[in-house]
Amino acid sequence: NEKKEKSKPLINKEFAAARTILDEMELHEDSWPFLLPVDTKQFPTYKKVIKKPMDLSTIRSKLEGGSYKTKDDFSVDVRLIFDNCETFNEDESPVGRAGHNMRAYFDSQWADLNSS
Ligand SMILES: Cc1ncccc1N[C@@H](C)c1cnc2ccsc2c1
Repeated sequence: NEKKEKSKPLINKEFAAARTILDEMELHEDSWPFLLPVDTKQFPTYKKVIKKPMDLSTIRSKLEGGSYKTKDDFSVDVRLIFDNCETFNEDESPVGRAGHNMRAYFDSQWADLNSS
């Protein structure tokens, strides 16, 4: 029986589009809370509260490593970042506001990509 492929890279056009959106998000001034995995030594309750941590550097590694089968798999991980942020941070906190701003930014870039 055929060996189940662990990851099958998404097709070139979709890959390039996802990579461009990721590039732009990393450059956004409000991306600073999301660039690297949350340090659980600095935030000891984080690991208990957030079941599926995600950040932009992890998404970068998965994208470049061919872990996303479709562009939608990519978007699921991006949205996970912002859902985790809302779970852990007050809306009216610096990180909470950054999360809302970054989600709005992603949603608009994603809509453009899917309308083109
Ligand atoms: C996205 C997120 N959610 C919950 C907790 C942390 C974070 N981000 C880290 C980088 C972070 C966010 N804010 C600060 C403020 C001082 S160190 C530091 C580190």
